[in-house]
Amino acid sequence: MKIAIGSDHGGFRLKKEILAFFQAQKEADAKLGQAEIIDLGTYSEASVDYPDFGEAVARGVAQGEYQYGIVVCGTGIGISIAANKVQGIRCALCHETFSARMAREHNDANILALGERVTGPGLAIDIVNAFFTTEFAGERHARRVDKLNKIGKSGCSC
Ligand SMILES: O=C(CO)[C@H](O)[C@H](O)COP(=O)(O)O
Repeated sequence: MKIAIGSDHGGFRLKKEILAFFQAQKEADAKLGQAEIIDLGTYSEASVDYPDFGEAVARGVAQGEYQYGIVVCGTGIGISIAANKVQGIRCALCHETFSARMAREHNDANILALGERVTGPGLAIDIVNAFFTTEFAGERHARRVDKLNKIGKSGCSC
């Protein structure tokens, strides 16, 4: 499983924590350690613009280069808005683990958004863990996700 991760300066430190979490999983030979994490930046705390990183992660996921993405900014709001503008992206901004599980189980979310200035690193890692260890439940949810995917594709779906 390939996971792209991107942040602006407001999410840079939390992105580093998440990268360290996946590295620790690898060293522990845990299941999540099998994930390949691709860091699309930003690579310093210098001020940058979150739409650039949200779009880069989202386009890679939408094109199938990566199966999932993680995006982080100060609040998680701007970068999730950017990601959700790309067709085929279902980016979920999560502040607790229940939403992270539901984002996968019910919404088949393919990108997780986090806010470094909102969510502390311990909880953020629990959220990442919940998101990436939950499978999509399908069935009635598949019908709804299909409808989500049709929105904006070729004019109005109503
Ligand atoms: O959260 C964000 C977008 O939703 C950004 O990280 C935030 O707006 C950056 O602010 P500043 O340039 O003042 O550090």
